[in-house]
Amino acid sequence: MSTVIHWFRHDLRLADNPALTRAVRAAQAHGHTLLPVYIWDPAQAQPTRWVPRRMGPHRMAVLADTLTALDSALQQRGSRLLVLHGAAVSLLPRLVRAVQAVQVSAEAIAAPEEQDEADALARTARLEGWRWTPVWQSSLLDPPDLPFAVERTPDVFTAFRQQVERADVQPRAPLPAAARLPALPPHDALWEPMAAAQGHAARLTQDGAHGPPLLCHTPLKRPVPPVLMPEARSAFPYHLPACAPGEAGAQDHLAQYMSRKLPHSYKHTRNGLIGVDYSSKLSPWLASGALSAPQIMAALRAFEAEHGANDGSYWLWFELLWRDHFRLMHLKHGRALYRARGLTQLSPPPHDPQAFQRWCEARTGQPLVDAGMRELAASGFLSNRMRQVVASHLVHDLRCDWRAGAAWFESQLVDHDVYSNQGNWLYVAGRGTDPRGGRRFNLDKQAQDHDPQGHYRRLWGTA
Ligand SMILES: Cc1cc2nc3c(=O)[nH]c(=O)nc-3n(C[C@H](O)[C@H](O)[C@H](O)COP(=O)(O)OP(=O)(O)OC[C@H]3O[C@@H](n4cnc5c(N)ncnc54)[C@H](O)[C@@H]3O)c2cc1C
Repeated sequence: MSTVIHWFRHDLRLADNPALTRAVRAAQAHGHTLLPVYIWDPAQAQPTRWVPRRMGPHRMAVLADTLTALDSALQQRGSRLLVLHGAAVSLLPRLVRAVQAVQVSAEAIAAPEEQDEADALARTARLEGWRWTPVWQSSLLDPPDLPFAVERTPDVFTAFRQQVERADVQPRAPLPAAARLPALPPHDALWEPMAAAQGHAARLTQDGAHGPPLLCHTPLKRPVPPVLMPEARSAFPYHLPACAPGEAGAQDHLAQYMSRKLPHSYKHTRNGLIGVDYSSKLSPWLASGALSAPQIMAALRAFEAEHGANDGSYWLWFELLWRDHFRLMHLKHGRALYRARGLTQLSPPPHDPQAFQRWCEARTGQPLVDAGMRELAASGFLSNRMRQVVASHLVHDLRCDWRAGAAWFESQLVDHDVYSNQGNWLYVAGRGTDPRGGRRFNLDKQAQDHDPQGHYRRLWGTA
């Protein structure tokens, strides 16, 4: 008997997961076992050129909880999640050999590091004779359905949106989760070779609760207080059941957002700064992949059919198109988006390490900016408006490298998404595709427009 492996990346869900569905069908068609795997790369906990730790404590906590939720969902369908620690490019081929896998499926990710991993795995697969099947699945719209080839995607968002809307492109219908998953490979086939190969025997523990063979993992440990005191002021309190990470939490949140008819007021509240309801707060689940964009649109269309469409419900679609546009820009421009100059011919950005440090530590002396940076550090979340304000201040007022800001957001944001983060930073810095060439926000005007009574600054103790 052979095995099909599904490598979970940023697609930590069972429903509407085309790559997983493909793996399940392949296993079922040939009577193979199915091994669901997540690989935690310890490099995520290491310093980079810009930040002391690539994945900060809030992201770690949400990831750990999401993996635990995924494992529970797999158990309900007769499977488990194997969590391994190491580099995917070396671990996956070892795993393939250990369980004699014939195929590895995974989500395709069009960012340089993830693409490098995929390319290395594709080469190994060719050499060793197994199938590597990446599937593009993180966008709302499927690229083949667009009225242009991906490499001809309009660089300007408005042109992109207009062409999509003129052609009436709609998302595919979400796929259901399989009721039952193929069995895991025999325990013996996996246990000994992996423990030996990885040198992490202690991390693979047997759990007999649901009958053998069961495999699991030490899921990532949540960082402990005092780093992570629950933050009551948070606009995304992921420590509360209402914002529980994982697929079930995502569905609950989406259902309550629709049943409270919040899409109708979205356009008027989306620039708010305080509270859970000013915007949809769907991004953390989208980022982990606990929720897919087609699932959101299916819920939104059902909502509109029942309660009527208005400019608020339209605007949610509009924002999800922004998310798609940044994905398509990655498919079109690739690594050029990661150059210091981005897509422009501008000279490299200036950088002031001390100013960057003060910005990270909420010590710029600007009450609005410092309030935002405190919120980010305390909660791992920040409204879109405040992201724009603090990003503009870093790049245009403090004259720091936009890549440093993007790296800080990457380490902090519980909804970090490589495409949206990179795309928005390039946009603010004027090094992407924005025809206006950069967005500089006037802090006094922003405070007047969005925090006229100073509630937000007082909430975070800077006024
Ligand atoms: C400098 C900067 C960095 C950012 N980094 C990220 C990031 O790492 N991950 C991330 O998901 N978003 C990022 N954004 C975009 C945006 O701020 C968040 O998507 C939004 O605040 C998430 O909250 P929400 O789900 O309540 O959004 P809502 O306002 O309810 O919007 C609904 C959904 O539309 C999408 N969306 C909304 N605005 C944008 C946008 N400007 N760009 C792309 N997609 C958008 C998101 O998927 C969001 O969940 C960034 C914005 C800026 C200015």
